[in-house]
Amino acid sequence: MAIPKSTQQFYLLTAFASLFTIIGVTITAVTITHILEESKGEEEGEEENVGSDSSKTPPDIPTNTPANTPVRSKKPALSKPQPLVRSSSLSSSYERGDGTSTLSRRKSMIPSTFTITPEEFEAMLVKRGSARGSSGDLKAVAGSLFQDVKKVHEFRTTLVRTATGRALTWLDMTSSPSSSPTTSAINKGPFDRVFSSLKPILVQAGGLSWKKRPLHHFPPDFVLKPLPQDSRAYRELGFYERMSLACERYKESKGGRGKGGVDRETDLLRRFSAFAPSYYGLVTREGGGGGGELPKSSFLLLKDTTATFSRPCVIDFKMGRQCYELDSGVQKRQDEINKYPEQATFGFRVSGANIYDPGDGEAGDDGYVRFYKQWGRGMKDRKTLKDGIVRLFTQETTLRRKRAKEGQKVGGGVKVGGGGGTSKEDSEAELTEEEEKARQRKEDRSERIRKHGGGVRCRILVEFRRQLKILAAWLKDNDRFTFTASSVLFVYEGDPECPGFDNCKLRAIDFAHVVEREGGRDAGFLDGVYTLLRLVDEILRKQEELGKLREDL
Ligand SMILES: O=P(O)(O)O[C@@H]1[C@@H](OP(=O)(O)O)[C@H](OP(=O)(O)O)[C@H](O)[C@H](OP(=O)(O)O)[C@H]1OP(=O)(O)O
Ligand SMILES: Nc1ncnc2c1ncn2[C@@H]1O[C@H](COP(=O)(O)OP(=O)(O)O)[C@@H](O)[C@H]1O
Repeated sequence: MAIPKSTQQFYLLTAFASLFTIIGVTITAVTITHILEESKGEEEGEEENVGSDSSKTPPDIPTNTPANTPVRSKKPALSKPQPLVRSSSLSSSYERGDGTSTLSRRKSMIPSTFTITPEEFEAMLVKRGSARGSSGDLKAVAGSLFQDVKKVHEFRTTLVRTATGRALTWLDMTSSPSSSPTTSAINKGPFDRVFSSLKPILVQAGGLSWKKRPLHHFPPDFVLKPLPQDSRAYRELGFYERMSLACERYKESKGGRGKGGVDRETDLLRRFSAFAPSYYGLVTREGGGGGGELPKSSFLLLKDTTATFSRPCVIDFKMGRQCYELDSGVQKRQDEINKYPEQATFGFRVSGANIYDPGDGEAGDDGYVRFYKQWGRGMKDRKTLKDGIVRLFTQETTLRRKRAKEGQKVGGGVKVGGGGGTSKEDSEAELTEEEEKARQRKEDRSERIRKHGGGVRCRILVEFRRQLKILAAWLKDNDRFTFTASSVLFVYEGDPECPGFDNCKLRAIDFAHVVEREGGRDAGFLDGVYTLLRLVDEILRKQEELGKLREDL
């Protein structure tokens, strides 16, 4: 019997994979399914997802913006497995992964486009819509997926070596001597060293019970997002994989101008990927996946959206009029509705935020004021919601309190809130040289806040509005993908001393419930974006009336 051509190709690739593995078997502690090309904006000193990679970036995307997973199985899995369609898109652009990279070599060695089997996800996960089966089916689905995938395991191991090597190099470069990995950690193997030094990301705004399952910082500028062991993991992984594939296809078709161009789905995904954090693959710990399941400790490796900020202020808006899927059970629906019934009206809720505002009495030692999900759910009417958004884009408190403080201490300063201060001369007489320098720095800082948006951060709001409009345009065009409980993550610079004080970024995150349907327009998400746009407009108008908009702009 003749062996089909695709099978021949597959075996050939597998043979190559084995060869790579034999060459450098030093690390086998992890598997990674996909190291996507990394030669995107930020690596080149540009914006993540923006700039150098034209395959991924819509022309109008903003340019000036500048412990492990507890296993849970209660989520129903996707139903029966489908026959796999083997991808033939393994890239030949593998580069050596000996772990000796330096930052200067990063650019040249990073791009390793290895798409494992996006078609598997296409076939099995996404096209199945929101179909669900019993939890036993999860094993079956995962089993069929990973049995096949196991054949390219060696190839993946080689790629893992690249990723791990890079991570280690970065760790070594970024660790201070006191925080260097211990000898025992080193002996445990490189990936353990990486894992043992993982810390929760500094600023996590929202997220699925983030206390239970925090994202981790992965040096130097990545995050590892832990995946639950249920259909949400497959959905999110599948969606990221498909975006990657779409970008590759788009490139292969020479920006859509090649033979036949690209199909609509590819085009939509490729354009959407500009809003998502860059994705580099699935990282798992040793020992998982043997039985064909998604290994217990599995993480998505993503670009850290906050990485280029000094004091990132992060807001997580959970989008859509509903946070349950269409086929959810009665209880789940009710639970989700009860959390925030107003979401059906507004089309979004604030899922969480961390705002750098050290002058606020609520701020923690790190200067951040934390707004938890309960705070977001407390915004019951439009006015409260608008006030809430104003608060999230405000550093007024910093300014006011700072002035009040300085007014008290330094009689010549602006007095807010009164308080009998001593005269400036007296104060100065009491100040040591060091203290005087500190006072001067503080004054400069206040002045900078005043000049550059003390109070409501109007410039940031203007930019937020601009980026939302771009997202709205995509959502209007989208007739395939339905997002449930996805978020718009908005990050802006909170450090008034930072030269990039006006920088901000908008990203779409959390694709655990994305499904594809013909005509699957996502009105709920779009409605939420429109509500946000209207609120931002009103806030800016008000600022203009107060004469503050011009001052900031
Ligand atoms: O698993 P948990 O207990 O963290 O519950 C999740 C909720 O966290 P919370 O209870 O509010 O802390 C979580 O709530 P939030 O979105 O964080 O408000 C979600 O509802 C999540 O469901 P899904 O993945 O969006 O379908 C919820 O997951 P399921 O309960 O649906 O599995
Ligand atoms: N790529 C990223 N870079 C930086 N922070 C991120 C990134 N992705 C998520 N986060 C942070 O983690 C939080 C939760 O992310 P999310 O994907 O919604 O997780 P979950 O699926 O657990 O809800 C976000 O609110 C954000 O603060």
